[in-house]
Amino acid sequence: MHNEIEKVLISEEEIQAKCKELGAQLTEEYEGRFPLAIGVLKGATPFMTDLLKRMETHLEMDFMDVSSYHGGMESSGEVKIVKDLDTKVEGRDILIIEDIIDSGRTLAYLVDLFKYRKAKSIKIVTLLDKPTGRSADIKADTVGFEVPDEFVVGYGLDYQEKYRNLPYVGVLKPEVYGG
Ligand SMILES: O=P(O)(O)OC[C@H]1O[C@H](OP(=O)(O)OP(=O)(O)O)[C@H](O)[C@@H]1O
Ligand code: HPA
Ligand SMILES: [Mg+2]
Repeated sequence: MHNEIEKVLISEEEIQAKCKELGAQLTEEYEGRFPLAIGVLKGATPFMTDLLKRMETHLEMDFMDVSSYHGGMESSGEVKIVKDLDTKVEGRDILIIEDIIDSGRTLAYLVDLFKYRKAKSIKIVTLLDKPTGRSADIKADTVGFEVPDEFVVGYGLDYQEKYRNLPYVGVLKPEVYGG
C-alpha cells in the first residue's frame, strides 16, 4: 500500500499536532456549550476521532453520509443523502467536520440543509482545503492545511474506496490510476 504513494504531503506527526492545536481552539470556542459535532461519512472519520479527543468540552456526535464522488476523482455535481442524522438540528450549535473541501458542493448542500432545519449556529472545520477546486461559494471557519491542485489520498480520503487507512495524506503514483 505505501509503495503506491508517490509523495507524502502531510505526515502523521503534522496531522496529530494539528488535531491538538485545532482541538484546543475549538475547546475555547465552545466552552460552556453543548455542540452537535457532525462527521461527514466516510472521509471525515479519522480526523473526527482524533480532533474530538482533543476537544475538552461536552459535545454530542452524529454522522451524516452524503456522497457525490462515488469513489472516483471527479464530483458528479449531485449531492445525495445516503444516511441522515439521528439528532434534531433545530436550536443546536452545529460543528461540521470534514476531511476536505474541494468543489465545495458537499458543504454548500449541508450548510443549506442545516439552515433550513433551523440550526442556532453552523461552523465548519476541515482538515484539508483545496481552494483551486472550488465551484460553490463556501469557506471553512477552521482549516488544518491547504493542499495543491492534486488528487490526495489517506487519512480518510479514498481513491476507489482504498487508502483511507493511511495515517498520512499523500499523492498516488500515476500508474495506480492506469496513467
Ligand atoms: O468539496 P467537494 O467537491 O464536495 O468534495 C469534498 C467531499 O468529497 C469527499 O467525499 P465523497 O463524496 O467522496 O464521500 P466519502 O467521504 O465517502 O469518500 C470528501 O470526503 C468530502 O466530503
Ligand atoms: O483530492 C481528493 N481526494 C480524495 N477525495 C476527494 N474528494 C474531493 N477531493 C478529493
Ligand atoms: Mg471520497
